[in-house]
Formats: sequence, structure tokens, C-alpha cells
Amino acid sequence: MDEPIPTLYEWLGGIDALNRLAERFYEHVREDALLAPVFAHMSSEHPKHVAAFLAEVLGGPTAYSRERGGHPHMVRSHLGRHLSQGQRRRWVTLLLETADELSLPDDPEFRSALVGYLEWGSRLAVINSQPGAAADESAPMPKWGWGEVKGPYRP
Ligand code: HEM
Repeated sequence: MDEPIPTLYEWLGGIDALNRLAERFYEHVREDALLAPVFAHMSSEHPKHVAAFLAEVLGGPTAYSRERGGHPHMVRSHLGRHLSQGQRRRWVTLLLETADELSLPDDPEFRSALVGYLEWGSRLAVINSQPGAAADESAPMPKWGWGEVKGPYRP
């Protein structure tokens, strides 16, 4: 019989793996000259919240939507921050380097899916951080799986 396909969340090791990833990642962020100023006021809870957010996107529990305001809250968190492409690229690179450091799964299928989401999510963060951007309060939580994105975004 065919084995069921795990979610990306299950494949990477669940919430414990995501919490470890986020904790270590933001330690690196605090030491990074380009990113440290952006996160100068982040709370000690920030890594846990980002881990819960990623868990939900990658097919895990929906705690972030129930307890923290879902995708609109994530979007609101980036409003007015004037993030640059350079900061975005460093953010993604550092997160992927931390995934390697902590030996998260590195098979091509998982990593291409992870990179796909990080590219999409981080580019949205930059767009939402520019002057005039606003949060769509009905925006659904993105759900990322193993497949390709099926085509460009068309509003
Ligand atoms: C896939 C990409 C990203 C995801 C999933 C993400 C996720 C999040 C989430 C969930 C929050 C709110 C946490 C809470 O509930 O309190 C947040 C806040 C924030 N994000 Fe992002 N983010 C992404 C990309 C970025 C990038 C590229 C930057 C900057 C280079 C950035 C900078 C920030 C900052 C500064 C905050 C506020 C931190 C604070 O509390 O002071 N994010 N992000």
C-alpha cells in the first residue's frame, strides 16, 4: 500500500524543530550587521511566534490563527518597516544556513518547497513594508505543500 505523504511540518520534525530553528536563527540575526537594527525591538517571544506561524503554513497546528491573529497579524507586523531586498535576501540566507546548521532535512524535495515558501513570504513582507501598504483583514493563512505554485499571482 502507498505510504501517506507527510506534511512539510511533519517532515521537518514538528514544532520542536521549528522552535529550535527560530531560536537559533534570531540569535544569528542579533549578530548580523544588516538585520540586527531591523529586529532591535523584537520581544523574546518573537522566535516562538514565528515558529508557530511557520508551523501553520507548513501544514501543522493552527495555533497562530487561533491565538495570534493569523496572516493579517503577520502582515501588520511588517507594515511601515521599509524593508529592503538586501535585508530580505540576508533573512532568507541566514534562515537556510541555520536549517543546515541544525541538520533539518536537506533532501531536494523538502528544501525546494521550503525555499519556495520563504521566497514568497519574504517578498510579501517587503511589499507589505513599503509606504501605502495595508493589511487585508480577510487574507487567508497560506498553506504550503510539496508541489509547485501552479502559476503566477493574478489579482
Ligand atoms: C517568509 C518570510 C517571513 C515570515 C514567515 C515572517 C513572519 C513574521 C511574523 C509571524 C511576525 C509577527 C510575529 C508575532 O506574532 O508577533 C513577523 C514580524 C516581523 N518580521 Fe517577519 N516574516 C518574514 C520575513 C521577514 C523579513 C524578510 C524581515 C526583515 C528583513 C522581517 C522582519 C520582521 C520584523 C522586524 C517583525 C517585527 C518584530 C518585532 O516584534 O519587533 N520579516 N514576521
